[in-house]
Amino acid sequence: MVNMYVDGEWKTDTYEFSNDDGEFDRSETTFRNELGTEQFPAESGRYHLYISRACPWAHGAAMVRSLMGLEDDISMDIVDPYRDDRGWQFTPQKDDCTADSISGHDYLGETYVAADPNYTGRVTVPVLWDREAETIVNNESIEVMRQFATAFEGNGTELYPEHLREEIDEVVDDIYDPINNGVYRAGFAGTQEAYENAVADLFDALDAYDERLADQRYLVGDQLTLADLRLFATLVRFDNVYHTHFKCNVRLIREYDNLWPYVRDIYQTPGIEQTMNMDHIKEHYYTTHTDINPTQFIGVGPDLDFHADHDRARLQSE
Ligand SMILES: N[C@@H](CCC(=O)N[C@@H](CS)C(=O)NCC(=O)O)C(=O)O
Repeated sequence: MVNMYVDGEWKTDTYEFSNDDGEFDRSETTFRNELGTEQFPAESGRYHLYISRACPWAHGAAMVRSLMGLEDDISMDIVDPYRDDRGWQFTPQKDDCTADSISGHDYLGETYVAADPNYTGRVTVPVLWDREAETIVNNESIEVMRQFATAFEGNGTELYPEHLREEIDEVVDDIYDPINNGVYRAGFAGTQEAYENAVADLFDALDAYDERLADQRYLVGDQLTLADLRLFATLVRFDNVYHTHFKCNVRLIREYDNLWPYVRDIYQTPGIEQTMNMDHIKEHYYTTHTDINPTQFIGVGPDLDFHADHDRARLQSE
């Protein structure tokens, strides 16, 4: 069962995660407006981002905000990593969690029905809120990432440069199904076959990307881009969570010759580490998905050294 709104009413008994073939189905997000338009001009101080530090999709938006130095332009709140059957919640008493500084809500769901009283859909992060229009601009992570990267100038960091856009989009698309969503397809599969198919796709793609990163520092061009942030968000959670909790256990990322130094390289990029909270990541997955981890015990290991030397600058020509 999943929890979601139907016509503005919160339901806790809606439908299963998987379709008739036992495959995990991720529903489409519904708020798909664009920043930098007449309706939603890119004004400093106008927009607000809601994230969970646990969520890889929201992490992408938080990383773009941080790398571009947009903290003063776009404010941000952080939900409790544990999601109960009322959905994402604000618990400012908990470490690295905040209150809802916009509306003082207890649950993020209230923000969705404030934007649309008849809202039907899940309450997901990230959410980009417009203070002026009092509505949700967008809740689809890749769009929020692209819009931050293009609508705001920030400190000048270019994460989605025009000449690389096509290739970045291709890689983002290519990694979505087998890797970013692939770990969820494995973890929430409803049949053994669907699980095994997801794991096969996942490790085929990881092997291919490990090879691609053998002689280039980043995925596209010679610079860090949105494509790297998408891949990183999944890889950095992998050994601590997906390997065990989602049974993606053919290999660990730290066993890959190139993916593991690549993760450390991005982790050590100025602006990234402050977006990380491994305690939130572990607490969220192991305690929230009680259908796949009924004891809610949080896996202890492994203790990864994200600060170890990565020796990847040699792969960059600039
Ligand atoms: N397609 C969305 C997916 C976001 C998403 O599913 N976020 C998860 C957390 S990792 C969530 O909020 N799930 C709550 C739910 O589905 O009830 C995006 O990329 O922004």
